[in-house]
Amino acid sequence: MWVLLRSGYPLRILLSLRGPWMGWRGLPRSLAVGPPRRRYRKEALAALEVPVLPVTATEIRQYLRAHGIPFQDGHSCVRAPSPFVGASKLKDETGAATSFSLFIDKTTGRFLCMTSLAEGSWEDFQASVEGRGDGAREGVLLSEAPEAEDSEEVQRIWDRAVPLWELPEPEEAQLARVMFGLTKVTDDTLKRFSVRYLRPAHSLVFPWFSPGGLGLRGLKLLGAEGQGDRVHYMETTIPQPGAFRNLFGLPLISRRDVEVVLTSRELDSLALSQSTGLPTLALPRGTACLPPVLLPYLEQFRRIVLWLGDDLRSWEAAKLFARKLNPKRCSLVRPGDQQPSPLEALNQGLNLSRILRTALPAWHKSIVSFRQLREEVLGELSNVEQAAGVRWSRFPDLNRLLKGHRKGELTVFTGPTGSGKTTFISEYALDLCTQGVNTLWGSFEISNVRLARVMLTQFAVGRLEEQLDKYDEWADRFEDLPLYFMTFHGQQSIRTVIDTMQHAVYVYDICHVVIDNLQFMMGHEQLSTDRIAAQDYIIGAFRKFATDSSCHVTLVIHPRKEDDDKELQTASIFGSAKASQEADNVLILQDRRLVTGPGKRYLQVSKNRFDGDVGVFPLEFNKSSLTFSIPPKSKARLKKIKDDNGLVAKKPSSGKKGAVPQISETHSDQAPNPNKPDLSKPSR
Ligand SMILES: Nc1ncnc2c1ncn2[C@@H]1O[C@H](COP(=O)(O)OP(=O)(O)OP(=O)(O)O)[C@@H](O)[C@H]1O
Repeated sequence: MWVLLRSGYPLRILLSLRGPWMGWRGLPRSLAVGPPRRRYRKEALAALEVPVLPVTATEIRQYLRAHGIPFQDGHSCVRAPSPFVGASKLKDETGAATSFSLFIDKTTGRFLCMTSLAEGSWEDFQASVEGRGDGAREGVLLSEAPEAEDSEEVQRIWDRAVPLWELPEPEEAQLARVMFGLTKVTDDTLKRFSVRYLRPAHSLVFPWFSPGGLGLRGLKLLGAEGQGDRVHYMETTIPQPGAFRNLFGLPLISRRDVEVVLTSRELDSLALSQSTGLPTLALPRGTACLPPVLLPYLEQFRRIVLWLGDDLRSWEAAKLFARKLNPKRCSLVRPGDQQPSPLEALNQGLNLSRILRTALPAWHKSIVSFRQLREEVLGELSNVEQAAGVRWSRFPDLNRLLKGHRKGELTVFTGPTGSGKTTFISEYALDLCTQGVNTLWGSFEISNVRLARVMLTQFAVGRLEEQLDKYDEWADRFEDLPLYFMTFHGQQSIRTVIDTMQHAVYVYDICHVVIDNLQFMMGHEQLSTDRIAAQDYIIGAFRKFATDSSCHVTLVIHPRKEDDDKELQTASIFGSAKASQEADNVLILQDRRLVTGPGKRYLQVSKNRFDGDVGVFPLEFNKSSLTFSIPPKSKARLKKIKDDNGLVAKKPSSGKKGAVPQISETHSDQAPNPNKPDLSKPSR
């Protein structure tokens, strides 16, 4: 998380925090989770857990009725008595009945018993109702306890951490408060939320307690480091983020609370609670995701206000999360000058209750007026850079043309057979994923293991075969990426693929799906007319999915068979014109191996609906790292192409900042002759 340094911060002191005590992942060496260990894992990849058969809310209700199980229809879950609690345990410590403690997710059918913490799939639940669940199976159902080594680590760090006000030197406590922007947060607030400070790591420690409020299950450490005029906050969670999810602030929620404010940072929850007195919870991974496993804990609230931050990304995340929580009960605080993040608002002396009152309802019908849209349009206009999407860190020329990677768009990517499409698209997606874009891969042609090997090599920017001792270190870092793989291989039906994508968007907040390649969904139609109709149908389905789910889809499509010495154009994409019409972006990997020598490729952007800039730039293949990102030495040239009369704007990208594009004639000897951009508009 990057935060602009507010004026007045003691930058020199912050800089001095980078010290030799910082070990792996910013933890002090003595406390680090350890040098990477080799652990046996059954599943090396984050393959998607997809239900055997998708279930709908109606089917869940019908099933419960048919089996005489009473239930209550909730916001995102159906509540029923839990078959996983013995009758004696149906009363909690206050003597109140804990009936209806089973929460069944209306979208996935997965359940969680809040009393026993048993969880499982819809099929597991049915098996248990029908008496098919054997003892061993129920053992599996019990929610996994964190690994013993994680629990010990959690306890060890927690024991070494101290409340801020117990630090022996008041200057140290004051420095910590300044660093984390806590000067206005009282000791009482820190005490209520049980926040501690780990001196050797100069980090705040936020605890996650088990739902009963007693056992300590996990920790988040927040460290700060000054870099230039910014402070870089580093988060470390134990257990690892993918292995455990919890809400910070849960023990302070009373059963009678009907309203809550959700924040993306623990610090924001402290500020909110202190200034408004309202119940508040912080999401474990900020704006990155809202795991459905947390939804049962939010069922009791009739109203949820999402105040996730002060940028467009937080706003987009808030809208997505509201869909999961049921938009009818959600209100969103819109980012703006007078509406920064809660902690910032507290520090600026703003009235947080007043800001909460301006929260906009998340729900509106399918027809909206400009009045409802005007705030969103303003948001986009005042955050032009963010509205352009996430920028690639490895492909600056792609940023200059496409401006960024935006949600809800469809990108079609093509290139000659064997030219390196998969290799390039792997790096293009990896680049975004390392910046927090939750990514789902559908690799139908090459196995997930091979794909992951390519990606890992690109991630490490070098051959790992020759440095196997580094494998665990890279693999650990790679494992932390928000990256998931569909387990399909070979031909698949488009319905199954779209169902899986929808499931992934719900469960993992996927923002980018890569499909390599479309030909694997076309079935076995022999006639070319059937094949073209099938392809059009599939492209329509992906287009609809991208728009409806606000998720970017990158679709690899093979080109038509063309002469080897001819360059591809938009019209070379296999099938009718539907692909290029429906796509927001069309990218072509031009292989001019015969003319320019091996390894050399060009990437052509031949359609860009966002702002129309099209053009072409060279890619240099590095065989050992399998990367296409331009090496710093190369004199890369970006050519912007005007869509009329063949004029181009030439822009050197040799690293000099502020180079101004010049208009010049196209020179056919410098780069492939780009084709005219596709100006056809779809009828969406
Ligand atoms: N520019 C390049 N120069 C030389 N070799 C390359 C280049 N790009 C990729 N390769 C290598 O070529 C092989 C094929 O690459 P890749 O699978 O990415 O191609 P593709 O276009 O996706 O193939 P297909 O058309 O079969 O889907 C890989 O071994 C890859 O490492």
